Amino acid sequence: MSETTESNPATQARLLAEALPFMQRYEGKSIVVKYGGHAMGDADLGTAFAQDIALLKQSGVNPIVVHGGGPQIAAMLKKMGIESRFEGGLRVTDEKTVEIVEMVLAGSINKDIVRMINGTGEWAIGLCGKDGNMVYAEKAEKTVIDADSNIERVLDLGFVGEPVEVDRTLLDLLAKSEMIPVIAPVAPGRDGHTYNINADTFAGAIAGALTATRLLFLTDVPGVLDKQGELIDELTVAEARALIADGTISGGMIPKVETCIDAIERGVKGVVILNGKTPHAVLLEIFTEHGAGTLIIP
Ligand SMILES: Nc1ncnc2c1ncn2[C@@H]1O[C@H](COP(=O)(O)OP(=O)(O)O)[C@@H](O)[C@H]1O
Ligand SMILES: CC(=O)N[C@@H](CCC(=O)OP(=O)(O)O)C(=O)O
Repeated sequence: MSETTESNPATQARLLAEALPFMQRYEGKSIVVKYGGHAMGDADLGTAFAQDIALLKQSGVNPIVVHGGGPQIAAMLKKMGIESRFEGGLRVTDEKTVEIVEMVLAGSINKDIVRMINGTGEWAIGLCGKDGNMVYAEKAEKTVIDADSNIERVLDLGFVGEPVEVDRTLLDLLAKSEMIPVIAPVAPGRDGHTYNINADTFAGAIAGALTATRLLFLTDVPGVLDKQGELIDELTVAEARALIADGTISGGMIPKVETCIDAIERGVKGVVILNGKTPHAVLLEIFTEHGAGTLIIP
């Protein structure tokens, strides 16, 4: 918001009047916001994100933040001299790597987001899947088709997990309180190991367990783009599947859209992919008529 807007009571009143019906629509509803590592920009962008989450809470919405931190993990692994590689969009995670992943995700990034939200005057609490028995994971079982031989290959990704049990007890308690949960995508297995979970997958599992009204994915593109590079405002599950099949959706957007489809099939009312690099992207999406990214609906 510019200084002129902030200091102009008439503009403020108009903006509030426009936002009011949306505030009423989402009152008491859960909105899961996945804050990707690429969407975390400079301090101003972080402050704008924290203000948006705080405003959701103040409007009677139940916001739940699930964050990533892929680039930040990569930087720390590099500093420690640990090599890192991806297979099928997931970080191959050995014993040393999972230690760093937990330190970066559930440690520094998580607490930084908590600090930013607390800085608005609201109350945030930093968690991971381990807290309150929230999420249990199992070792991820992934296969890929080898492009040259066309033979299916099983990937051993080490301590990469899939969320298999989500217990909403703690989140239900927090929803009734002043606290905004900020969750890192790390979870224990029943086997006693700690697992690294892709943050999109983790957010989808949380949104599914809460049958959230909205699941927002903040990334570094405006949303799903068509073959001409134009933003697609709205997609049904069937249309999204067709775009994956014809190659319009590729790379990191494939697991993201697949998570969207999975979340919708588990009862999430609508999923939005939007650009987290736009200041106040969350408010623009939730509290304006046209939204800001691609809405995926059943
Ligand atoms: N049709 C598409 N529309 C938008 N982005 C796409 C599309 N196909 C592939 N992509 C790629 O997907 C990327 C987003 O996925 P990813 O990098 O995994 O996001 P994040 O790190 O935020 O989770 C975009 O930066 C873009 O390069
Ligand atoms: C298994 C796996 O790949 N885990 C991810 C977890 C973080 C993440 O997903 O962060 P972004 O949302 O910023 O990409 C990783 O290690 O990078």
